[in-house]
Amino acid sequence: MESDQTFLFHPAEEKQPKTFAFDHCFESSDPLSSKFANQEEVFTKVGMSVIDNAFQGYNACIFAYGQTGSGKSYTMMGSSDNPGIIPRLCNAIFERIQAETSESTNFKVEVSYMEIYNERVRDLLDPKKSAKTNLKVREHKSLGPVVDGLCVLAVSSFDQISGLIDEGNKCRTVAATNMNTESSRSHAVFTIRLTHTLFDHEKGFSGEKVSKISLVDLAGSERAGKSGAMGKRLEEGGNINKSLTTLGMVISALAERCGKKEKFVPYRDSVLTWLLKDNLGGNSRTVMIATISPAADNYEETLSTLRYADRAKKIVNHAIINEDPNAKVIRELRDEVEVLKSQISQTKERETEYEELKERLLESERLMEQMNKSWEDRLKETDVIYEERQKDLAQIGISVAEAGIKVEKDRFYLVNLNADPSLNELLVYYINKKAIIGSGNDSENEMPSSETRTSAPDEKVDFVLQGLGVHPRHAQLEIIEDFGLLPRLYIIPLFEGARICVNGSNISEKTLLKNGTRLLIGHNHFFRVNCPKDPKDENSLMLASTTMMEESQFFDYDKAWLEANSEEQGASISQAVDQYLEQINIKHQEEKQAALEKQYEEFERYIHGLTQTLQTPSTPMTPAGFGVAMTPIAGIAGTPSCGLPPVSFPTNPRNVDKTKFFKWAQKREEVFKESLKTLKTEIVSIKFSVSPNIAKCNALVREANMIADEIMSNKRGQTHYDVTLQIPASNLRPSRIKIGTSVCEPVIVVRRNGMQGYQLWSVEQLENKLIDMREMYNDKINGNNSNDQMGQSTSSTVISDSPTGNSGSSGICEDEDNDDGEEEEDSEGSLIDTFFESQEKHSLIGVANSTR
Ligand SMILES: Nc1ncnc2c1ncn2[C@@H]1O[C@H](COP(=O)(O)OP(=O)(O)OP(=O)(O)O)[C@@H](O)[C@H]1O
Repeated sequence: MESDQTFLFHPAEEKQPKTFAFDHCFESSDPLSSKFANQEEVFTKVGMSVIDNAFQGYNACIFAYGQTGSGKSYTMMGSSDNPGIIPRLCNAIFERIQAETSESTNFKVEVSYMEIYNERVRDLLDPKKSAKTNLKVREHKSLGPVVDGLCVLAVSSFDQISGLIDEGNKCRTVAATNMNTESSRSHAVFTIRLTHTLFDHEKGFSGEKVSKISLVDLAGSERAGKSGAMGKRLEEGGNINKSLTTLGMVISALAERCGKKEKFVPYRDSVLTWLLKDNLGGNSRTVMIATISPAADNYEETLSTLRYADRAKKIVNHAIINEDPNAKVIRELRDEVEVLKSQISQTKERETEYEELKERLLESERLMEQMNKSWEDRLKETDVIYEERQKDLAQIGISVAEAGIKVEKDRFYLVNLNADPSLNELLVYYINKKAIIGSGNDSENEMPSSETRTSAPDEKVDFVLQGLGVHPRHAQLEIIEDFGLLPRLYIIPLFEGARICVNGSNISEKTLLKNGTRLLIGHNHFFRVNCPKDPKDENSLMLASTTMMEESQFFDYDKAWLEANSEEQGASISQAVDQYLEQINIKHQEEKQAALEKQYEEFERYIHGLTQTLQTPSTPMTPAGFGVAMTPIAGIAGTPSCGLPPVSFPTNPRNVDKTKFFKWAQKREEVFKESLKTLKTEIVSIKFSVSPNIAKCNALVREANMIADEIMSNKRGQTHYDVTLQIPASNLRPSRIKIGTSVCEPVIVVRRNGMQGYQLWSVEQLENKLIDMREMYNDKINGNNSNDQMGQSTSSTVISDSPTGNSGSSGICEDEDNDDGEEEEDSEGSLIDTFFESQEKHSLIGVANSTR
């Protein structure tokens, strides 16, 4: 990298590097390099010009684009030691306000902070409200695109903003963990509205300049089109990354337009582009930061990011100074309110239209009220919201003090582990003597068993965790002080079967938690335990504690996740293999029986024939030797051992040597069993080489089953998911089983109550379905009416091949009870089943299992 050029070398081929020129190029991967650019340098070169523009009254935007893990959040938000553009920019704004405020000049700052995930907007400054209802984006006549009900808070100092950002990030972490959503798939939009008022005391008038600064940390760019399945999902109307895909299209359209007005720009195709309409090709000075990774295996992603940025460079914006917009907006809002009121009175009969107008009226009234409020009242409102949120966080057990290095290390606490480094170790849960962990959502079915109950059922839940697999009263943490010993922290399960993993192992009894222990509660809440050092015995503990801490630091979220999900992996694989082999065995037994019966029928016919011959002397005798070789019964494909040998029927039927025949069959039987055993050992042994894949598969299946159970419990359309292994049928012939030749891969077997047959899904297919399942589950726990989506099941056809390689037997999935599915309509009006694939869309893979 040079000051304004980036050279991309191919990792393997020796050819000319690709060169890209930009306004600035920063190298920040090697702190020892002379070219190393730190956070401050990036901010000075990028952020300061944005601030200058904002103070002149121009809108501005900085958005970070790049693949997951390339440093977008680090650049935009940074860490507490190394703050990124957002906190630095906020700080610089207040420094400048302080320097420029005078009798004739004053400034007001308002902020909002939202997250866009799966095309839904969540308000990070008032998350309680937005969790219940999806905030709608609406085109307002005078304000442009607005998010209905989004909190826009007045702030008067950097500390206040910093507190809001901190709380917002905590809320983002809580929501992402509760809902098991990946923050790398969401876009975070932080907006600052700076109003600059100038007073002319002599002439007695004032003027305003307003600037909106949007700071955007986009979702990881590679996700949009990486897998085919994802592409398919997008076609199906899925919108996990619709905003990012649309952003690409908007940038391309704007780059092509280059001054020509005709080109259609699809701003309104996604929430993100709609909200950033002004910043993209409109009234704004916009900076794109493309983050890239120097790793050789990221070459393709890096090239694509650089090309994307190169295209974005061509966009021409038209920034203008926004003078006196507030008075105009208030006037227009007032007019709008009047018009809406009169429209409402005329449309009372048409319910939907009426509801929509009412919503618009409420929002316009709210905006007008807000704009008319005094600045002091607005600031008080911010304090109230801030305190309320702190109370909310404290109520669910999260320390409101800052996380990270500032925590009180001499106390017992849990700290969250998150896949996203910017959300990692953000939530601190202090333990005072005793703490109950649970969802707190009491339900009749959730009474603990008497053996596991150690806390009174009405005792308050201290650490409230929501989401899959968390019981109302899940576990209890207790600090026990034995005389003369260090206080020790224990975890005690409060509900039989409640999932608690300590350092990756499921526990069902009281267990000691040491410093650095990894703890998993339910499906998705990962923590690391902190225990204080013994002040009396500093020296002896120093070593142990350091080792433990080193070990625990080594365990980031990914490792903790793998550790927890590997625990059941062996069992799960063995179980899948056992099930699978048992089915082969049953099939084999059935086929063997059928073959035996057929052979005996032949034999009986032969005897009968002989008897007839003896009774009718005129019939010619069988040729001498009586050694009639019957045509052997063809070996039944797939269960080769049941292919019976040709049996020479004896001349004297009374001397039939049954034993010989059975001895032979028995021997084949043993060979078959031995081969299956070998196969199983072999399959189970490969788990070590594919463990992350299998662990992921197990975790996905567990999550899918948990969601299906919770949403569809007691329904006939209940769907069940299993992991099995895909094994080519031909490999199952005993003669072909050789050590090291099996190729196994995990496959998902999907069965639905009341239907025959099953579906086989690839892991990607399940991942895509899970996005919708999570959405449905989250709607349910947030009290949104997902029942509206329940529809009629379509019947679907499933062709299930037998594991033995027989000509595929087909089973029709007959939906016996049409109202059990969880379905919604896709954009074309056909039904999509959240838990099952409809007939047209399911894809069957491989041959791995037989009907149950
Ligand atoms: N310039 C940098 N200097 C030091 N560390 C960095 C830098 N950029 C990124 N990192 C580190 O790399 C890791 C990944 O960065 P970050 O979370 O910012 O990526 P991201 O692009 O935002 O990923 P995602 O799309 O998942 O949100 C973090 O641990 C972060 O601290």
